[in-house]
Amino acid sequence: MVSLSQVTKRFENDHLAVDSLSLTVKEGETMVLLGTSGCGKTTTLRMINRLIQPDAGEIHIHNKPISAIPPAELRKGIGYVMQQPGLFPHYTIEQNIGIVPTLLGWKSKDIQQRVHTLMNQLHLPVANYAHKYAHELSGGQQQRVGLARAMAGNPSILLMDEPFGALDPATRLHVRNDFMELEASTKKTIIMVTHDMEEAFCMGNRICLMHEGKIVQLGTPAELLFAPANDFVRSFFDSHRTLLEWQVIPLKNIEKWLPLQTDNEQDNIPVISSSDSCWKALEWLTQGQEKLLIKTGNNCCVVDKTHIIDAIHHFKTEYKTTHG
Ligand SMILES: Nc1ncnc2c1ncn2[C@@H]1O[C@H](COP(=O)(O)OP(=O)(O)OP(=O)(O)O)[C@@H](O)[C@H]1O
Repeated sequence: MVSLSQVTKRFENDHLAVDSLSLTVKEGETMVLLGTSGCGKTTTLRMINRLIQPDAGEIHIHNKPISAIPPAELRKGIGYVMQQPGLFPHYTIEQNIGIVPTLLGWKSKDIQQRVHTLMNQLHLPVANYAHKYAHELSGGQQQRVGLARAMAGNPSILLMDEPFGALDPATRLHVRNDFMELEASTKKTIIMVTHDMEEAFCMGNRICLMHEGKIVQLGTPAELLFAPANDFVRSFFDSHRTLLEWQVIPLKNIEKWLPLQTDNEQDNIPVISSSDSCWKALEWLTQGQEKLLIKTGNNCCVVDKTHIIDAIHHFKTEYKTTHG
């Protein structure tokens, strides 16, 4: 668990970068810091591993104040991933990934095993990459090494600052998906900064939307979209609203407004799971597929585009009534 209590940072130029910020990130949770440029996201992240010293307030990790932990000690237990992985050019890939376990004094056999496991999980085959150097790798491969390096010491906390921001869209999606698959089995506590709303909504259990050093709203993606705290929050997501709404709602949440039937045998209609998002269903239904079969326990429903869009409308109305 990471908690910030009234943390404030004012830089020498008297600029108030972070203004009395309080938040708690639960064990195993991914918290995304999102917001306007210069709102204090990176400063917040850097205060958590003592790269920047707050002027006021306190940060606790696992209920211990970080001011009581020497920075070098603290950082051994926190993985840090940046937009540019900053690999050591004269170290091989294997040595780069093994840096933290080495500092932690692991046995060389254990370091090698850990490094090789991570390389394979992040699709960097050991035989091809272990002895290469950073300049011999693509940007996406270097970022995979950066992710492996951050996870190598098995930290319970990961801080990620625009970790996929330097990659082209296709590579970004691949690296992100591979990271999410790997992370799902380890369930680390993650605090991540991103400018990408789709990424924030896809990865964040909760999102902390910031402006001018303060939290404007902290909540689940659905809360921010369907129960915005104010006009700032509402308009912040407007440019991507439809995409985000469709991604955030799983089909099972709109089931009660869909035409249910008990006959499960519907030939030639592709099946989609009720845990998939409305976005996934609508992607199919706007690309030539007329109908889809959604399996829901013992029942099923055959739906077209209009069914889904109408049901989303009902869901939003009900959400506003119950959470508004
Ligand atoms: N070392 C510094 N000295 C002076 N001002 C700083 C320093 N670092 C950051 N700032 C200022 O503090 C504010 C917050 O910076 P920060 O990098 O935390 O914002 P951010 O939300 O991460 O921004 P972006 O999304 O643009 O990366 C900005 O106005 C920035 O100019």
